[in-house]
Amino acid sequence: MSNAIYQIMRPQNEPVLSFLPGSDEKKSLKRRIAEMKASAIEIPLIINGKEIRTGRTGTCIIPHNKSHVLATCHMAGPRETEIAIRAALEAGKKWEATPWDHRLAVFLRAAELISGPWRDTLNAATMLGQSKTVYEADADAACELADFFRFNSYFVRQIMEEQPQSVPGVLNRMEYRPLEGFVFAVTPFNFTAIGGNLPSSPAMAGNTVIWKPSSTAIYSNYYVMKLLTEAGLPDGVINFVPGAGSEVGPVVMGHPMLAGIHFTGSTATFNTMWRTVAQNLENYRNYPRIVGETGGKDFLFAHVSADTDALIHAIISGSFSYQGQKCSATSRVYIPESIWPDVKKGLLREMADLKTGDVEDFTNYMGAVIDQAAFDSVRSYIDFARASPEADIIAGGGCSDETGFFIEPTVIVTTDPHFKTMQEEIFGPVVTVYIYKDDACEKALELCESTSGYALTGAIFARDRIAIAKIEKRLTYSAGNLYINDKTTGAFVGLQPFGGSRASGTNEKAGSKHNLSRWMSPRTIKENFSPSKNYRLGLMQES
Ligand SMILES: NC(=O)c1ccc[n+]([C@@H]2O[C@H](COP(=O)([O-])OP(=O)(O)OC[C@H]3O[C@@H](n4cnc5c(N)ncnc54)[C@H](O)[C@@H]3O)[C@@H](O)[C@H]2O)c1
Ligand SMILES: N[C@@H](CCC=O)C(=O)O
Repeated sequence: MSNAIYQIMRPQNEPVLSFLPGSDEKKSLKRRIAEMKASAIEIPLIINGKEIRTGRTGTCIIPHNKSHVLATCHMAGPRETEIAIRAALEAGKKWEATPWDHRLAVFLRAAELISGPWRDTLNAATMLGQSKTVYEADADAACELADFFRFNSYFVRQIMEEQPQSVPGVLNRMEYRPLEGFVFAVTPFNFTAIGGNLPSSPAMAGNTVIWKPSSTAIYSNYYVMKLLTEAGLPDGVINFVPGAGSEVGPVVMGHPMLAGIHFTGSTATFNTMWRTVAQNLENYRNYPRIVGETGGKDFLFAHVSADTDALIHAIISGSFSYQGQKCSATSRVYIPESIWPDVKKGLLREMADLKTGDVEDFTNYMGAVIDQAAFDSVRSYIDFARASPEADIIAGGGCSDETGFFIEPTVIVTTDPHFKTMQEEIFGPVVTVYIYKDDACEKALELCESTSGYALTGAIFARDRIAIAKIEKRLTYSAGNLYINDKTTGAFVGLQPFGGSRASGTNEKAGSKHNLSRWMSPRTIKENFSPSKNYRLGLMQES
């Protein structure tokens, strides 16, 4: 067996395909969508590589065509969760002993399968099950997921290389052990790539995982699980355990061998989980590592020197792509009075062309929101604004859940900088604008900095360099990802490491070394080649 020091080259980001009319990729994807729609599937739990059917089932539907059932999915209860934990702990023994290059090879192969034969399946599943347009689906389920697998492999290799200094007569080494126990990966509905990343990054570091996907993303997430199996992931390394958080969560978080939580989702859910861990603290063998990326109330701050055309584009794409269901979605906008008339005119002009509907029509810019609960929640914010004397809905506002959960892209203008829709995460295609007096930029910055408890993404639009520098400084703690003259969404793995602080999470930056290092428990080993035989050596001599 060779003991060479293996390299993994820094990867390139997977390019998004164009899906132009008549292109091969468009024809092939359309065929796969038709096939997948034609036959509903049954989704089991996958524990230790075995399919388990509990008989307690839910359904996966198409959000933009809600009567269409894509799948029946089996749901785990406490019993299956316990079985999954045992399987993860047992599989951990072999996985930990597997050389890191072989572990990473599984995920590097998975990335190749995504770029190739699995691309259509993951894209079709994401379009149908999560109502993503083709561009959003390919950027997520194909490109970002492949990027996570490739970049994380590269980062694990980089970490392995970080070794302490040795001195003459002493060899110092750092061994990167996985955590002692298992990791709980809890994933959100809105990104297939996040579904794949949260269980796989701890697994790359040698951990075994219980993966609880979101109930509204089980369809695409199941295919990610199947992909990993095809890529050669050994049984029990990642255990696919769909189920209600209230059924699965307490069993997992009550287990003494819980070693870490890798979470992405709402702030409220994360807080509940953190509290549960705190209550169980005395029971754990180790302090569980808790990594959570949560909600956002992402801002766009325009200076009077902003390029208004770029600003209009950024508001539309930041607020409405994927129906505003991105943690990074632009949700509150601060605009100086003198440029607002131009911005308003441009917004209304461009939004007149935005089409919402079935994502199988590639000319639609938006699909439906994820489910009835999301629809009801977003509509309640629009109704609140409609009834308020402090707000004016200048575009959109229409909602229909007749065939699917459709909400028009909506722009609210408010006179109250603390208006409810300026403060709370809505997670739908709704953006609120507050117009400030040109000579009150300082005051507006203070509002931007302090209005929301979140600090995930933000954008500054300005051409005046002095102003850019000043605003960037003033908003130091307002966003973990800050954009200058760009939209608040669409971070690339390896290029703009992603995550926020305050109520937006623990900011370990998904798809970065910082995140990977959380799934490792380093052991420092010092070996002395000529151990001392005289303990008195260190004593001072009496004069
Ligand atoms: N910061 C980021 O990187 C990022 C990325 C994507 C989404 N998000 C956030 O995620 C949210 C949207 O996703 P969502 O609606 O799926 O979030 P959610 O909080 O409703 O659900 C997230 C996951 O937690 C599970 N869950 C719920 N209660 C649980 C419990 N008690 N124990 C264990 N698991 C439990 C859910 O079943 C789901 O799998 C938004 O707030 C968004 O901002 C953040
Ligand atoms: N990383 C994504 C957002 C993920 C949250 O939903 C972006 O940068 O838009």
